[in-house]
Amino acid sequence: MASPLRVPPGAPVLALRDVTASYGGSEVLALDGLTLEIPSLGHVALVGPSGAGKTTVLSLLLRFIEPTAGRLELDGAPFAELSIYDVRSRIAYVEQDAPVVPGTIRENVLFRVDAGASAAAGGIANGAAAGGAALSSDAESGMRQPGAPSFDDEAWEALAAVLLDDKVRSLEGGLDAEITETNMSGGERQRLAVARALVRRPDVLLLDEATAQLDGVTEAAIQRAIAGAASVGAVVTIAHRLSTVLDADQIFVLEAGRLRASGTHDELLGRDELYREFVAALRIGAASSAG
Ligand SMILES: Nc1ncnc2c1ncn2[C@@H]1O[C@H](COP(=O)(O)OP(=O)(O)OP(=O)(O)O)[C@@H](O)[C@H]1O
Repeated sequence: MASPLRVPPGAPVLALRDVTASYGGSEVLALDGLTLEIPSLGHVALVGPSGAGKTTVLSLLLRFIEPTAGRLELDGAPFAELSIYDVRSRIAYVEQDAPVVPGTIRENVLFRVDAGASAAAGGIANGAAAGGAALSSDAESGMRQPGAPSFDDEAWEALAAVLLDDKVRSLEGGLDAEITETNMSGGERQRLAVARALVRRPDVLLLDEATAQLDGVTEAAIQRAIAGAASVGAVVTIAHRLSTVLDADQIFVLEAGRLRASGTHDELLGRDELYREFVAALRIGAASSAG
């Protein structure tokens, strides 16, 4: 198995180079010659109208689908030279409808999707990605260095990062509490999914932000988690919230499968009409949900 090349700081951890993609042999291109680089540190937000290709970018990065032309790279190495495991072991993915796995809090935080099983299930396209039934346990398979924190310590740390530790302590059994229909709200389930991603300490965190209205604590917790992960690695969000867009170090505006514009919020406000319209719509959404 090829191991990813190590590259100098500042080089992109992931890159799409002139990538074209379509689904099921369709002539309609989901991506049409897209080139973009994900820096190894910081927060990149993907924005653009419905159908612009944002989800397709994540599907390609996770190798749920393969490009029809062009190439993807991890640390400068073409995906074609890497195994699916090489790529996915570096990435954690939080999908939009945060799934929970039947079982305990501990299982939900420490278990992760088996990469091969997820690929076989078809990934994002059929909703089987991070919530798929085939799970493996870091706690069962991992080897710990002497003196390293225990798996439970890591679970508590990740729960604290998403402001769920007090909630879990309040449940009978704590980490051993079974998740039921009634003891976790939608926002708490979303935070649990983020905790599951954080506990892996991924080099790259991909997060498809929920479009549904989130409670204030959940929004703040996810914002904090993104900032924390972006300070030690790469974070790529499909941003649906103004706060997420404003926090991004770099924003890529996609339109019809192409890169329309990129830059910081201020730069794009100054030079891209579609971006201005997008931000205006988010502001209206934020104002109406606050009122
Ligand atoms: N599973 C699929 N089968 C067929 N076509 C698809 C599939 N998924 C996406 N597409 C098409 O690919 C193009 C890009 O879709 P994609 O989901 O990447 O856009 P998006 O920017 O994420 O949109 P949204 O904001 O609505 O999620 C669209 O034309 C879409 O119809």
